[in-house]
Amino acid sequence: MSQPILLLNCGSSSIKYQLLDPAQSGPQAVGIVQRIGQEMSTIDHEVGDAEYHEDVRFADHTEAVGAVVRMFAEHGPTLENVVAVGHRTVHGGSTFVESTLIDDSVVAKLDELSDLAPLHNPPGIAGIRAAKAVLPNVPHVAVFDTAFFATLPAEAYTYAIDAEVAATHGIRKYGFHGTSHHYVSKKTAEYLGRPLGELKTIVCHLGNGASISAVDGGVAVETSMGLTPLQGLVMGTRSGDVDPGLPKYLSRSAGMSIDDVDELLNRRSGMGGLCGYTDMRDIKTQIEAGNEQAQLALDVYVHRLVGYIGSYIAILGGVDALVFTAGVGENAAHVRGPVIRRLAGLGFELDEAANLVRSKEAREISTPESKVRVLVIPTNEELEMAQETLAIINGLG
Ligand SMILES: Nc1ncnc2c1ncn2[C@@H]1O[C@H](COP(=O)(O)OP(=O)(O)O)[C@@H](O)[C@H]1O
Ligand SMILES: CC(=O)OP(=O)(O)O
Ligand SMILES: [Mg+2]
Repeated sequence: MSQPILLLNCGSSSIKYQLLDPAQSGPQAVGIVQRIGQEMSTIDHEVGDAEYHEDVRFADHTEAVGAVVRMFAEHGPTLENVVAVGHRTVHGGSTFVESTLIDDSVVAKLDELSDLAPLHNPPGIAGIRAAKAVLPNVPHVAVFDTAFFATLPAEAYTYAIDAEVAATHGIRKYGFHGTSHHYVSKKTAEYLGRPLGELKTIVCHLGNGASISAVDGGVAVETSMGLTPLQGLVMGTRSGDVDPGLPKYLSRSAGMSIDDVDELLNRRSGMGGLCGYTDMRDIKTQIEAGNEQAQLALDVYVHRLVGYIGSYIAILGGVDALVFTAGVGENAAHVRGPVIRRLAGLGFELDEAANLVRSKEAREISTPESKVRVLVIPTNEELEMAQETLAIINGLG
């Protein structure tokens, strides 16, 4: 009998979801709610070849989960047989280093961690509460973005600040998107037909949020996101790395409060701050129309990414595969292209035609002569979450 698991991936403004049985190939349903909290939201629900779309406003994640449940009721499949619900949970802090059965005390601890992931933990908690209300009699499991990075070596996760302050307040690099980095690094080994244990891989997870990881023999050794998901690469609305002196300078010169600075760096920076567009599709259109600010924004994005890749090659002592994943990484040839071309001095060679191919399959975009294999591997956080969820419920006895 089928044992479907419902997976909820609550992002800052979206919910991705799947109904799947890890023992069967392919999900029974997939869907996405987008633009939650904005003037108009959308929901897309797919069951086999049938696709259902609605434009409805969802004020918050609680309403959005309600709509997901309604889509299942109206278009199927039934949620009656669901054996568990897996929730993507962004910040586990030092409290949660592996997937965990959710009870009230877990929700309370996640709430305490909300300051560290203000765009992510509150929607995640709203998703958990709404899903528990609808499916109260099955186990709910939290799968953490931070878990894969619990293995970072101390020299990578330690910030060079007063050690006592750091210890008292749990200040260290945690890393995020770990479910994706973990899944994609395993898929890379499968794709190359080589043992994971002997591969050095750099994974670029480029979505609305973006992060890069260095994975040595399947173990994460470095990543670009830090104490919060603000550090590192240039993102849709987030700045990534800036001079740590910036908050004080803005406070003195612009009279900004600490909350103003936080809002600036998390929501009004990145590609949106640089050129007014956060979506790489729009940025491409703007560049083609001659928008110089959009071109500069892309140049900054690429420059930062190239710098991280070079750094991670040094940290790993070489690299076998560079892998692109998530919305931008899987789809934006105009981002991958300039990145790989700039790495020519390190022996990377782009197959220009392969880079332009659009596909949902794992593929190679480097030439046979390239010293490093460059791959595009679609992520599947929900499948990885389902396996984690299954492991926890099997352990419940
Ligand atoms: N066809 C495409 N071409 C270029 N960029 C794309 C395309 N499709 C999606 N994207 C990019 O992917 C981003 C979303 O990626 P995704 O991994 O879904 O992010 P998140 O999970 O953070 O919401 C969008 O902001 C958009 O910039
Ligand atoms: C952690 C994070 O940045 O997630 P997302 O890319 O979904 O915003
Ligand atoms: Mg994502």
